[in-house]
Amino acid sequence: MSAAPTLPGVQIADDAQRPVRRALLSVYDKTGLVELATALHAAGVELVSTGSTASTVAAAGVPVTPVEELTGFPECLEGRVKTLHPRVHAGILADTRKPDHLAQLAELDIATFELVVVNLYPFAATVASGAGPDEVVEQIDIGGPSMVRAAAKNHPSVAVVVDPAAYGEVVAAVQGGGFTFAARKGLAAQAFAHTAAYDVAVASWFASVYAPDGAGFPAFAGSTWERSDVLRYGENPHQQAALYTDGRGGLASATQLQGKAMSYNNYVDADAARRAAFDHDGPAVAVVKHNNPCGVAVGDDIAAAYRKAHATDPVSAYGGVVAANRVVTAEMALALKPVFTEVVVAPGYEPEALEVFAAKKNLRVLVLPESAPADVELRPVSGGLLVQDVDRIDGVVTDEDGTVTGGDDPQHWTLVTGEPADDATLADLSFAWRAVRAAKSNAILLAADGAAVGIGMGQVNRVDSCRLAVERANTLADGQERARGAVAASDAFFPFADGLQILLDAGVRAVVQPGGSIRDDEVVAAAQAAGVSLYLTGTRHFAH
Ligand SMILES: NC(=O)c1ncn([C@@H]2O[C@H](COP(=O)(O)O)[C@@H](O)[C@H]2O)c1NC=O
Repeated sequence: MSAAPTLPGVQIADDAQRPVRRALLSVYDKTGLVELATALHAAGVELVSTGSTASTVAAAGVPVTPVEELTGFPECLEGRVKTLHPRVHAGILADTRKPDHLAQLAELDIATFELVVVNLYPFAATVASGAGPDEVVEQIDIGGPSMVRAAAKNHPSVAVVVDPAAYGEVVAAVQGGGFTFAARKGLAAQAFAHTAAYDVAVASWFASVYAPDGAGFPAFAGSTWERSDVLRYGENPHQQAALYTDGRGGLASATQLQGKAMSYNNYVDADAARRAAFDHDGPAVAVVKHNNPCGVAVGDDIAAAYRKAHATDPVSAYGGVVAANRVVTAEMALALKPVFTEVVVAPGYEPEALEVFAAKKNLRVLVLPESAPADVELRPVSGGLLVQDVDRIDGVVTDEDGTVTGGDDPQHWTLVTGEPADDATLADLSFAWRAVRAAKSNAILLAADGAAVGIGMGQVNRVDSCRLAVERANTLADGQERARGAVAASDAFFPFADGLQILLDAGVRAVVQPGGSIRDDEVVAAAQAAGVSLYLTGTRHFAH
């Protein structure tokens, strides 16, 4: 191994090592600190440290120079100024390839650092704890990011470490003659990602919580993403793809227990299935193909829900993605076993269910982490991003006076024609209303006994969605006319009576829809003529 060159313009070989003689340690999170300091000292590294980092190291019997001794200046302003001093920063920032930098250091009697280990004040955790603004602001680290950025910039001469999980590798590198240039570049990349994410969290909090401008959406919104997987390919085999996570849980952070690697399309469908299943309070299962439900049902238990969801459209369920909103039982696993299924996602699995799935080696089995539901959803458009509140299924519509005029709960619906539905019919209407929004608009969903029996989705007019829902209900069930006696939900109003008429002609007995068309009178008249109960919700659930 060659030593790092010291002449300007000289390329550094990726495997060039730089021995560590002096290290600066300044960490909020003291995890692994004593072990690290002990090992560095044993390897002959001189240690310099800030306040409580130094006292923790010294208390373990490891020699350490307090940073005040280096700067000749006391830590002050309750720790707001500790390391913000030229004796610290010149020691980090000197490019040791440059003779004039080295000459200046000698003149100023400043020694270099070859290793900087810093982790920052816990800003995000302080926000999450519900602390008040003064406490949150106090937890904005100033000196730490300055050192991290300085060391990362000067990676040709310095290694920077921001993650206690890396201490083992640090010790190994130091004992082995120092970090290679390739390792220092990698550490610098991690360090800049770390400070960037930190600043995004600070800037987002300021824009959305601390100094909002009254527009309802913050002037700045930031998220940072870490690659968690490189996928075999994207939506099609000629597209490359990867998975990134934002650290907030959800499907992207699910744990895969078995099966082939998740594909891009598996993730898209699994997320649609997850949302569809979790829209219901009772045990519910959704089967998704190509981002649309081909089965959705509730049941007394999760196995019953699965059997009913599969029966919605057993043809389309082949190769589907299944989501359950309860722990998957052995009974559900046995019901699913004969069906070719790509993915199962659920909050958990009985051990016996996993034993059943173990025989299906290719089946991907994912456990969803517990995570807070998102408030907003993002959709990229060319050159920008659309941001909206998440469409919740427990909405209430009010007029200007605050009077409730509609919503997702049947108690807020308006019966505009027909007999009030009995409890069982109302439960089916409520189920259909919750289920229909999982299908891409224009969506019509026919339901009976807590299960979808025919779904028409993704059509560019509502009439075709009605036709499709009826056709699927009647052709996929061994000749039974499942549309007859079913209830129907429409994700948005019927603009004309024609679509509704198709449902009425097929024998649907109750319908729920938002209402609000200028031709509502014609729509209501059609339901009235058929003697069908028609409920209006006043709210709509498009999914584009
Ligand atoms: N102000 C400074 O000069 C300064 N220098 C380092 N820190 C931070 O102080 C913490 C370590 O302090 P201590 O060793 O006293 O526990 C680290 O999280 C480090 O990022 C500073 N604190 C905040 O800005």
